[in-house]
Amino acid sequence: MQLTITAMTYGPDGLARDPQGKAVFVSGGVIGDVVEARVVEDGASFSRAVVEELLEPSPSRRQAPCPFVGVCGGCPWGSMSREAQLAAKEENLRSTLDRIGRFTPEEIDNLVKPIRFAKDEWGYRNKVELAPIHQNGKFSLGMHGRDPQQVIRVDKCPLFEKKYPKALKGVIGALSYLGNSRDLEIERVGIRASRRTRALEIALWTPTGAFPRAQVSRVLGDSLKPSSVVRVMSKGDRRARKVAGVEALLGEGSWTESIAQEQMRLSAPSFFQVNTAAAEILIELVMDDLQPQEDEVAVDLYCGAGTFTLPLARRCEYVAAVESYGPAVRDLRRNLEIARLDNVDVIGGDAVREFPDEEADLLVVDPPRAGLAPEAIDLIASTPARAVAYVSCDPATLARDLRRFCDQGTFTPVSATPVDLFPQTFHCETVVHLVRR
Ligand SMILES: C[S@@+](CC[C@H](N)C(=O)[O-])C[C@H]1O[C@@H](n2cnc3c(N)ncnc32)[C@H](O)[C@@H]1O
Repeated sequence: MQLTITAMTYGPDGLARDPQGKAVFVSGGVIGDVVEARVVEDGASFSRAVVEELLEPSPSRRQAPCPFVGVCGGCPWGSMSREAQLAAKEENLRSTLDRIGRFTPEEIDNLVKPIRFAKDEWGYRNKVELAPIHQNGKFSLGMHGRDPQQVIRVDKCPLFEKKYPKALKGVIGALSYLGNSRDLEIERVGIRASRRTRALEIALWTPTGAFPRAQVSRVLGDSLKPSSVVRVMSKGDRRARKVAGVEALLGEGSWTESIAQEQMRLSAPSFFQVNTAAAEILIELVMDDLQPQEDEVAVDLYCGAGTFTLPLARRCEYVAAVESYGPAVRDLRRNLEIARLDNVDVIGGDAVREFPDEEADLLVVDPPRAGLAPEAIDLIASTPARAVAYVSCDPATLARDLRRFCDQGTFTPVSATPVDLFPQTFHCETVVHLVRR
C-alpha cells in the first residue's frame, strides 16, 4: 500500500492514513516520506505497517551517525532532522492537549510556547545502561534493541557524553574479559559521566552474595580510571527487583554533577535527569514561572535528589520536599548539607500520604510518567498556594491532569513549554505554569 507519512506518533512510528481514512502506524516512516508499506496488523480503528520501500524520501530524512538507528532502542527518531523532531514534539503536545485534555484550539494556541532545547543533539546523555549478552558460552554487554527482548552489540553510542567516547568500549571490554573467566552474575551496568565535573561512575547491578570485588575494581580501575565503581545489590522477584544495598568498590562511591551552579551527588540507583544542559532549562523555566520570593514557602513533590529543591531553597524562606525512594532521600539530605542549606524539610514517603501541611505559597510537582494521583490534585488545590509548576515527562498523563486541575477549579494552566530533553527520541518534557484562578 502506498502511504504518505503526515505526522509522527508519540512513539517510534510515523502516522499515515489509508485510502479509507483509517490511521496507520508506520514503522520506519519519517514525516514527509512517501512509502510502499506492508500492513502487519489490521485493527478496527487503526493498522500497523512496515516500510517496504522508500518511494520519495522526506526532506526531513537524514543519515544518522550510528548504524544501529532503527534497531537499537536509544534513537528511534535518529533518521529525522532536528528541526523536524522539534516540530513533531511540539505538535504531539498540542494534539495530546486536544485529544486527552479536551482544550480548545484557542486555549492550546495560548498555552503552548515554542519548544526549548540545549545545543547538543548527540553526546548529551550523562548516563547509559548496558545489558548482559550470553551467547555461545561467551559473556558480553550490549544495549537494549527497539525490541526490548533483543540486546544489540555496540562498542560506542553517539548519545552518550561526548567527552567520554571510549567509555563504553572500555567497560564492555573489561567486563567481558572478567565475565568470561567467571560468572559475575551481572544484571545490568550503568555508566554515568559528567563533562563538567569529570566524574565517571560504573555501577554493576548484581544479586546479593559473593562477588570478586578486588578483581573487578582493579580491572575497571586500570582500564578506565573511573572516579567511582559501585556494586548495586538487588534481590527479589525478577519483575520487582529491589535494591538491597550499594557497595563502593573503588573511589567515591557516588557520582557528581554540576547543574545550575549546584553540586549534586547521586548514588547509582537514584534518578537524575539524563541531559544536564536541557535540565537546566527546566530549572530556569520553573524559577521564571514561579518567581519564588524570600519570604515564601515552597513545596517540592517528587523531588528526587533535589534538582528543584536546591534552587528553591536558595530563593525561598523554607521548602518542604517529598520523595518516596530511600536512596534519593539520602542523596537529597547530603546535597543540602554540601550546599549548606538548612531551610529544607526532607520528607521520605509517598507524595499523597506525606503531603506537607505547611501553608505553601508555591509548589513544584515532577511526578513519574504515571502523573499525579487524583488525590494529589485535591491536596494541591487545598493549599493557599498562588502558583504551581508541573514538570512532566509524559504528555498524555499531563493532559489528563491539566483537565482535572481545570475541572477541580482552583488552578488554571497559563503556559506549557515543551523542552527537548531527549533528542533522537519521541520523548518530551513539558513545564506547565498554573496559577490560582
Ligand atoms: C521524574 S523524577 C523527578 C525527580 C526530581 N524532581 C528531579 O528532577 O531530579 C520523579 C521522582 O519521583 C519519585 N517518586 C515516584 N513515585 C513517588 C511517590 N508516590 N511519592 C513521592 N515520590 C515519588 C521517584 O523516586 C523520582 O525520584
